[in-house]
Amino acid sequence: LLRWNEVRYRKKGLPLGTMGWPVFGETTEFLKQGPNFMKNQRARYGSFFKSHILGCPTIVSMDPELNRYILMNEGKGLVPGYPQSMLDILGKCNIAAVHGSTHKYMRGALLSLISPTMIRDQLLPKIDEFMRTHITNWDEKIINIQEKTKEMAFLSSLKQIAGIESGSISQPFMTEFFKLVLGTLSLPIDLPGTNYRRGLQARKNIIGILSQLLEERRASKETHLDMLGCLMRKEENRYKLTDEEIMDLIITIMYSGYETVSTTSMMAVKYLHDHPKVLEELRREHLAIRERKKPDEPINCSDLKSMKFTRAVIFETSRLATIVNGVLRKTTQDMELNGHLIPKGWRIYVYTREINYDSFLYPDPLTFNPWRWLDKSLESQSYFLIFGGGTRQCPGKELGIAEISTFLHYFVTRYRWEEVGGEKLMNFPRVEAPNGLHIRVSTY
Ligand code: HEM
Repeated sequence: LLRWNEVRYRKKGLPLGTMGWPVFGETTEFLKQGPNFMKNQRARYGSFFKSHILGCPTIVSMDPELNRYILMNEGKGLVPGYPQSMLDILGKCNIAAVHGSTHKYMRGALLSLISPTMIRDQLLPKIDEFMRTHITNWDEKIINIQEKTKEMAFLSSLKQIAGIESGSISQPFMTEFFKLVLGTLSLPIDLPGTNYRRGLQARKNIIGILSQLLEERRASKETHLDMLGCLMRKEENRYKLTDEEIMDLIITIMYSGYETVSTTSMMAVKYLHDHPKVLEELRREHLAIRERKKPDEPINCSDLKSMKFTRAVIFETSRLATIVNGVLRKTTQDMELNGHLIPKGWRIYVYTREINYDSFLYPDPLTFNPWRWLDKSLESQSYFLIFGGGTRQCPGKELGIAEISTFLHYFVTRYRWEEVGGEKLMNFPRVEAPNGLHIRVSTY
């Protein structure tokens, strides 16, 4: 019985590896040992091995060349393979659930909302206004920076999407959104009291809020300069999405930019605290921008462009903390990959974590050294997968960087801070501070 998984998934041509226990596979080892589990398996079986994790037979690929190949070849049957709970809760038109021409269309609609022109004319002014107010009155207080960056990521995107300021509907919306996020990361067991059930309910409530917003806007006939406004102006927008598609796209935008932006911001605060020389250099960059401006003048695109060191801090934070461990794909047909036969329906974990600590690409890889990114070629080298690659490369990269940079701008020019200390920080499977990350803030 204990060998059940080995027998069930035995097939000629599969890569080496172990399939673990019946039902659970190697999920416990994977979650408990984290990156070490992956490294041990790689030492035994090479950079392309089989396993059974999170309920699915899975191929783990840690080979940089192969990872690129997988990401570039969705058309050959290597489509996104995110868990069922995520697909159920994010909706059937969400970007990870659609392939081929539908994906192209939905992605096009999204790109039209976050193009460089949109960032310059509509989004950056909203982000700037939001950040200014979000981080006021923090001085002489102890704040939980994890909580604050989470609220920031959500509320800032809500403002860009629907012009909604903090207050009134944003609070209940945020509560529902946090339940939705938890649900997407749970086992799809639809029983009362489970995170999955709560997530599904949260989705229903969010769809309720969004439908009402659509209805109100149609009734009022007012023009709104925000993402929802663009999607609703069908005469001008070449992407004519149905209401269902609009709502799933909105949920996609909120969801994709939430944990990535909030965690990167939190970890940047942590690393800057631990590396005073880096903070000094970063502050210099931002104070120079402030000097060129009137006190209340917002950040514009040319300021953003001039934030070279800030960009480097953001990349170095994403690399060292490994905010994204990898991406998931699944096979839509039996296929040959790297000389092996992979059956239809298997999951492929494109595990990119280890490349972040490759001492050839990043000398002295465990050191927080943003200066390494000032050489632009590092950002464009082909194994740079912090924002994914191929047809699904992150469309929100520049928007995310704009949000984090604006946050850092106001944070380092207004405040100094020290950690309260002694708090646990987990780095796997997600980067998080289970009890929060508290800092004592004072005026700079
Ligand atoms: C520091 C911030 C961010 C990081 C590190 C990041 C990372 C990633 C990665 C690794 C992927 C690839 C997923 C895959 O291949 O399956 C991705 C895709 C995506 N990201 Fe981001 N992201 C960030 C910010 C954002 C923001 C702000 C948005 C908001 C618009 C966004 C929207 C998306 C979307 C919609 C996709 C799916 C694209 C597709 O399937 O075609 N991301 N992101």
